[in-house]
Amino acid sequence: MDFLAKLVLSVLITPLLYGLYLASQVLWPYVKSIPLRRRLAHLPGPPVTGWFILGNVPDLVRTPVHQCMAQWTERYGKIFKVELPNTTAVVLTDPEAVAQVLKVERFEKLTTSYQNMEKLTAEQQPNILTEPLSAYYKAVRRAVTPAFSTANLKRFFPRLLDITQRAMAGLEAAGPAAALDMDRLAQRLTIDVIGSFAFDRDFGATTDIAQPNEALQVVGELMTALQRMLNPLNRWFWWRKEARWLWASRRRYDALVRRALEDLRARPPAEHTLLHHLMHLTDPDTGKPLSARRLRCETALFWIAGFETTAHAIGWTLMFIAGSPEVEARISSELEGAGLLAAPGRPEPRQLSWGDLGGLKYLNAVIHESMRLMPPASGGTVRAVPRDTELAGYTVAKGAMLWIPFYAMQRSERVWGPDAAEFRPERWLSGGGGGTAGVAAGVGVGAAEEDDIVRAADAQAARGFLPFSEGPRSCVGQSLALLELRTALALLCGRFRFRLADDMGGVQGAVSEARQHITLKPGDRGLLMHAIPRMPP
Ligand code: HEM
Repeated sequence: MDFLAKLVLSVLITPLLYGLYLASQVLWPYVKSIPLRRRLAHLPGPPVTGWFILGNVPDLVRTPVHQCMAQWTERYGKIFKVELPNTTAVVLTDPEAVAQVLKVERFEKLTTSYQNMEKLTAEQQPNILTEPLSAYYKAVRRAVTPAFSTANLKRFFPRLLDITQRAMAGLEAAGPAAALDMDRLAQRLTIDVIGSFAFDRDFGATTDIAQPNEALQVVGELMTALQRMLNPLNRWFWWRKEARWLWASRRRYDALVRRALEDLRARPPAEHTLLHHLMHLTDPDTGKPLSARRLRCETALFWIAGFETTAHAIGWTLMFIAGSPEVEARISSELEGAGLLAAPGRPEPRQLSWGDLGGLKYLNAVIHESMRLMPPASGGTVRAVPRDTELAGYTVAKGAMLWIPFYAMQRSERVWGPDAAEFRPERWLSGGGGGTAGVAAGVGVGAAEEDDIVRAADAQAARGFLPFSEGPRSCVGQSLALLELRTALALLCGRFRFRLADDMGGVQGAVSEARQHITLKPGDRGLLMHAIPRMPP
């Protein structure tokens, strides 16, 4: 056969072989999962209405995933099954059974569910979020924990005040007439917080809030890429425009991380930074400091773990405050009582101090209630069932994928009572009704008094409130996140009144646009609000 004939043949055969490969990628996992599906057949769950191989995916595409899971939780109960192309997922929202899985029996994370995260952030390597409970994982977790200690956060607090005040100066300059996306402003804030907390560097995202910012742009695009990666077409057909964009954004993110690390090698970060702790970690697998590759993977992960999560938590909380004059009035009077409210004709309010944070009980209850209704990690966590296990009255077969969706659990009427969908911060305060008074003890604690936070988390977990998950794989950055939330909201609410832009359709409108895209984020236009200075210039 001459060269031309071979070329023509291979041009014809290659797509055919690739087509067969793709078919096997879909069919083989389905066939392999049939015995497990049979063992889970006794569980209730939504019927499969489309092609059998797609399972319930069409429902999850038609209705935003978080809403779909919440509706199914109400309809099918605290444990039910959802058919997926490669497996049957068992969805669990019963607080007691969830505690059994996460805290008592400590089921391992299902590592396959983090594959995309590893592909896009970690050069196919596991990192602190995706690694099973190995010696390496434990060493990383142990090494970074001191960075989130009370002592370290207290040291960081003045820097956090500076960053927040810089963002507020931008708000003031924009004026009350401008409808600004407050979620985007919060993203600028969290980029600069990570820059300072992790790298000891100023990324300048809050320097001028009207200007584009590279770190903000690149990290934001990476989050979008992670979401697009869920579409298998982008994984299989790499020549598609969207797939090419996805890999380009991954390259841009990689370059950003490399540059930040090179800079740190030239000018080592201060002792209190996250990167200092990572750079001084001995890798138990090699007995040497982390390799450049592992350092990149961990850095890349921390950057995205603390970015949108915290920003959306700030954004959603501001939305609830802006949408409710009563809530806003109670926060104002609490701040006024503490001497932290700006008002015309009065002297400048005093500077917020570390000690103030624990005393702002109502504001802290507002933050809790916002994170209950709009948890940034709405999709929750995914675990592998290691042996046949009794959960919420059903036997769940070994090998099943266990999905614990926080949004659905935290809105469940079964757990929270008939007013579950209402924004009611009082439920977190003693005497606030709703049977949550036991939780109140944990709400008003100091911003980052570690023991109190752990105690509070325990009490809340018993009620099915898990925005940071629980057990050994709970969020290592939660003390920093709570500190950011409390500081930002106390300062913002002390200086401004917030009003949702008219065309947002109120809180209902903004919430209905939310999408679970890795995190629970606002719709494309963000959270448009007017920030009205309390003290006119
Ligand atoms: C409001 C803000 C935040 C929320 C709601 C949140 C939520 C969570 C949740 C639910 C998990 C468990 C994920 C899973 O099981 O797969 C988690 C893990 C993690 N978070 Fe956060 N997080 C926030 C902020 C942060 C911050 C600020 C950082 C650090 C800068 C951070 C770093 C991490 C890391 C490293 C893990 C993995 C921990 C491990 O597996 O040992 N998070 N987070």
